[in-house]
Amino acid sequence: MDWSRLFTMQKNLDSYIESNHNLEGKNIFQEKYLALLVELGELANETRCFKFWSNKPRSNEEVILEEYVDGIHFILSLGIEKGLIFHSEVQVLSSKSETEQFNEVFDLCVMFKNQPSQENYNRLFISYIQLGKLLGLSEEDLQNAYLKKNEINYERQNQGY
Ligand SMILES: O=c1ccn([C@H]2C[C@H](O)[C@@H](COP(=O)(O)OP(=O)(O)OP(=O)(O)O)O2)c(=O)[nH]1
Repeated sequence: MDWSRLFTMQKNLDSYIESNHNLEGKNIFQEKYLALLVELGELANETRCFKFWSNKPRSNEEVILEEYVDGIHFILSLGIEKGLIFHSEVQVLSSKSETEQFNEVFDLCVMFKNQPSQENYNRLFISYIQLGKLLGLSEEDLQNAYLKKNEINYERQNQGY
């Protein structure tokens, strides 16, 4: 997986959004952090993995993938804010349940916010990829869905979203 290509695309998109909203030079780490937590919550909601009280089925894979790539955008963007990058590594499959994996990602978000080191960034990134795998998303799915949403994000900016 060529994450460096996605980092470059994210950097360009972030700059475009910032200039469109007159945010150049402003520190928007806190906003992006909260945005990531919200996206994670939205993703968890679509999987319904924690809804032990309900029998309603989860959303289809396309919806889950769309929510998942919004999270990828903000994880890339938070790394860029801190001058960090993630390089592909051999991934270990998680033995956790989906719910446990979501909770691990939330924990690692908090750790990264409080101590934005390269090590904590790698741990967050790997945990999020593991979550994707648990949800049945391949790295190819992720890359293609990212490219699609990246383009939509430009279109939305151009439409005064
Ligand atoms: O600096 C930024 C700000 C936003 N985004 C992207 C990430 C994500 O892909 C999208 C925001 O999520 P979404 O499309 O769900 O936006 P929303 O405003 O929450 O959507 P809705 O109006 O449907 O609730 O914008 C970035 O990449 N960089």
